[in-house]
Amino acid sequence: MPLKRLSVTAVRNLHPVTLHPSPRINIISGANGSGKTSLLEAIHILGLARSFRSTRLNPVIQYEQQQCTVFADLNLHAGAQRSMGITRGKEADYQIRIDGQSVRSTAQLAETLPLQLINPESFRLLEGAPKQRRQFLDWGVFHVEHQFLPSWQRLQKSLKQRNSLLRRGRMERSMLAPWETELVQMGERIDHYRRGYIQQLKPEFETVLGQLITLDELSLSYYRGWDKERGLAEVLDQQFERDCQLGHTQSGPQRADLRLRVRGMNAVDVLSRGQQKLVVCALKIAQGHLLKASGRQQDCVFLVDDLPSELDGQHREALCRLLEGLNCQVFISCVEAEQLAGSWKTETPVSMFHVEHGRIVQTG
Ligand SMILES: Nc1ncnc2c1ncn2[C@@H]1O[C@H](COP(=O)(O)OP(=O)(O)OP(=O)(O)O)[C@@H](O)[C@H]1O
Repeated sequence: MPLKRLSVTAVRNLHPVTLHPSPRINIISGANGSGKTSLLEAIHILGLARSFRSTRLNPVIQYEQQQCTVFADLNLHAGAQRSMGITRGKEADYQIRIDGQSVRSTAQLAETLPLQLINPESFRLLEGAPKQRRQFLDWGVFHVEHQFLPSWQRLQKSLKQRNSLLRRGRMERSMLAPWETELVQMGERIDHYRRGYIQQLKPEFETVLGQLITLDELSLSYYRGWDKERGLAEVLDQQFERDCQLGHTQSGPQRADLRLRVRGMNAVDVLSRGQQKLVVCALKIAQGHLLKASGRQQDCVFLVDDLPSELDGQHREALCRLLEGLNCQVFISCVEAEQLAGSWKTETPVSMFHVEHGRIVQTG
């Protein structure tokens, strides 16, 4: 679902701008510190109400300004259109509008504009904590399975209640029962959704990765967060005493993970940084393909910050071919436009933008 028109006001150093991006490939070039990443950040804020650079949004709001705004018109499949916008103030206040209506939930932004970010920090997907890989996995499940979000919210609530009772110390086991029933029901359901998604993701990932790099020994597997031989109710029962001592629930879908291994070893301990980057790109591109195949009205928009870094010419070309093959809208930043200019088929619509001291100009 491409952005047809994008307006950005008071985001970092960017001058107020309205762009008409290509529905396919958009190259954003400019010197260091010119504002390329800020443009990608603005799109990220539109889709998720948060930045990918800082946990707080205040640093994103332009100095001397009280709020920033990002607004876009979107083209859906079959000629339908949508509009969405977010204004975020310094007091952490925000207003979100979708199709002219005020909206309270940021999940609706995410649903309207599915985004995939590939940037130098994406490495953390392999080397970071399981939470990041769970978020990656749940991004996919959220976008293809409508019931995922309410189930996940119910799971979080029951988990929070169980943990807070566990922290209280001595109690009747029966006090936990209602929350455990809910936790087990939602936990098994979420595991079911995640497993179904992984079954689709695995072959897609292998196909995409094969087009980027040969890593025969790489395997992707899913750990659901508790023993695969036993039901969650049984595991909670058996771990009750220990959970009481720790004051939290040790096992469950909140412990799920994706495991990437090479010859049985952690991929992050074996692969080079460039190889890790390609693996992460393959995972994200595979998710883009699955979203497309799911028949949802929205396709994914890809934000690729600093694509050329750490990739040699051959792998850069291969990655560009895959991004092009997605048939999605892609925004790619790079210092020199020439680094990516020749990477596209002549029939692919490519728009070039150049950023200089926060001013964005379309150059082709
Ligand atoms: N709140 C703010 N208000 C105004 N300017 C800001 C604000 N926050 C950061 N800046 C400036 O905005 C610019 C943001 O640059 P950005 O990170 O988008 O650059 P870039 O083109 O991606 O650079 P690089 O190639 O080095 O990654 C920097 O010059 C930074 O100093």
